[in-house]
Amino acid sequence: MFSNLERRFRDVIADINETLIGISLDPRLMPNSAGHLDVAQRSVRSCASTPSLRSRDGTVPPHARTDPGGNVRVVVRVRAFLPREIERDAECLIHMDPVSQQTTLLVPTDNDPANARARSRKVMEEKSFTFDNSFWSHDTEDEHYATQEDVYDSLGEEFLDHNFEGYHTCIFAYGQTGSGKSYTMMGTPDHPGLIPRTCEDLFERIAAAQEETPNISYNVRVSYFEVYNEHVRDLLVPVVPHQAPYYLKIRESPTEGPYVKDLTEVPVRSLHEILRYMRIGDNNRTVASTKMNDTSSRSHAVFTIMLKQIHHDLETDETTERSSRIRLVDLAGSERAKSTEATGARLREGSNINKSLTTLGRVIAALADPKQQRARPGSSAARKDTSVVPYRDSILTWLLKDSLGGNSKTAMIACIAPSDYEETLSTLRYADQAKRIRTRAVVNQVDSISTAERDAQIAAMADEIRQLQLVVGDSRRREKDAREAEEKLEEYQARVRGLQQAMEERTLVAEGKIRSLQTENDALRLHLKLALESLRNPIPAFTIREEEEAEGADGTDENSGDAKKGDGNDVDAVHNDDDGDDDDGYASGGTGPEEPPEQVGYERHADDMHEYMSGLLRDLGMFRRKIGDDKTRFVDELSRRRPLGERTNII
Ligand SMILES: Nc1ncnc2c1ncn2[C@@H]1O[C@H](COP(=O)(O)OP(=O)(O)OP(=O)(O)O)[C@@H](O)[C@H]1O
Repeated sequence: MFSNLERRFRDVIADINETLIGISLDPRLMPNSAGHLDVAQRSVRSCASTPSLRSRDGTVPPHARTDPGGNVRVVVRVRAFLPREIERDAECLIHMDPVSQQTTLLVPTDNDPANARARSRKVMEEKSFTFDNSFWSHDTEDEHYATQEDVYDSLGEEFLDHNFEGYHTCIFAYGQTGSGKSYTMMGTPDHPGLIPRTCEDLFERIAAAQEETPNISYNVRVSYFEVYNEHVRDLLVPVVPHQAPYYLKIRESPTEGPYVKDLTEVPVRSLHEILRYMRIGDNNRTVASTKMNDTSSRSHAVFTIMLKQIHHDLETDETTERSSRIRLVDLAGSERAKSTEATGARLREGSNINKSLTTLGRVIAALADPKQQRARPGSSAARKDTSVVPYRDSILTWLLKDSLGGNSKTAMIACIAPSDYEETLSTLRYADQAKRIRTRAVVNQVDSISTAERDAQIAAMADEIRQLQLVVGDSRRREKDAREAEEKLEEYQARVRGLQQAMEERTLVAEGKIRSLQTENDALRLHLKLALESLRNPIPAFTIREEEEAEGADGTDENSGDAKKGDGNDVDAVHNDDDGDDDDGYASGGTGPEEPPEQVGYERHADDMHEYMSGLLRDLGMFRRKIGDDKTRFVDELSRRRPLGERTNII
């Protein structure tokens, strides 16, 4: 939620920026720049549809054609022989008529190995196709030779006119590998192609328009991406060596159609800047050497220029915004694995390239279908028919959906090699089918607004900014509070864990103590039991006397009877001892001559036992108290550690 707010916040700021640019161009609001405009200047209306400079000069080149309505414009260009073709003495199979713009594919007459496959498979025949333009770039010596400039003048310039009118445009180069697509689109430093020429013309027109009137401002942004192995890669993001490339996702907007999410769009203010970004992208593009082309493009590259024109009309106090998109696509070339002798990564690239080009072919075929043409946008027929156009079957066609069958003026440059019958025929058939596609380009213009409305918009936006700032501030505060509370909670939890651990340790110690006291108690009980046993059944103490008795003395039964009697009262005797009465003579320990020696021995023994037992009882009492105390303390402690509701009053 927080990031959404920030994004909205940034969008509003961007909107305000643009509005402020508009204000700065408003001569009434910026008197320094416009305060001294004369009436003639003030009456100049929008030059957003400024036609190309060349057209105004009246120097329209012979290749230029009138706008063929809503159809995709299709041109063909044949390149010169390459050194390897000259080496094998290849034959040129292309003939172009500069008047009718017809291209004819001738049947090969020689034994050129490049056409061996075609010869073995089918009957070859001459084929002719008519296109909007047929560019003869095979022989520089020929008077009809089409230079890079000629191609731009007859196609690029007109498409740039459409952009200034507010239409989206798309020009894509199609053809087999090594047929001249990159040369036509990008060119070389000495022979710049369609893309650098479009950029140059764009900034020339902007400069001319701004000289003409200060009421108009331009905003130009560019993006450059490639579709490689069915992945989209941003070419304006530097490639990090030894790191997996970062691929972008495709999303679809209800108004703009499919687009690349998070694609870098850089604002550019001059030709120098735009060419710098173009070079950065070119250097990042995936290119490899194959048998058919030393610098073969292994990806489809899409260079996009976004042009926004903001014009303020002094007479009507209205502001007009026109946005257009110029899409320039250099497709990877179709290739036969056998011809390129590709293996490994190159082979995989080749099969992906062929897959997307096959899908492009199916899309073109579906769009060229007359049923498709009859379906009007929004009608049930349209809904039914558009569902069969397989745009989504490849990333390339998905991204070009709008350019191929939507809101765009589109041109296809079919590039052909001069000596490859089969591949050239396939390209020419593609191109022929593409001619039948109709697009529905519309001017992308935002409704005019007056200064008062714009002021109201600014006030509303400022208000929204204030509210968003409050919300953002509030969210930040709440986030901080939540973080602090979380930290406190963690601290408490750590403390509780410590206390629990200490309690467990103490419990263990207390349990050990109880166990040892119980053992001691048991031992004492046993001791006491034994002592009592020995009192009840005393072991005869004097063996000599017994021997004497055995020799004949009588009355021993009496003594032993006394002893037995005493035995029955031993506990009482012990208790009587406790009262400290010494009169019974036992405690005195006296050894008067009147007492018989066995009596004296017995009394002494009883005294010792009495004393011993007293000691035991004292110890026992003391241990009992101690156990009682420990138990009370332990129970109290346990009770204290429990929550109040759970405490018990066990004593
Ligand atoms: N009209 C032309 N005039 C002179 N040379 C050309 C022309 N067209 C192409 N070439 C040369 O042909 C070779 C192959 O051209 P390019 O790289 O443009 O082919 P491609 O169709 O883009 O190939 P791939 O699909 O493999 O990328 C290059 O050396 C290029 O300079």
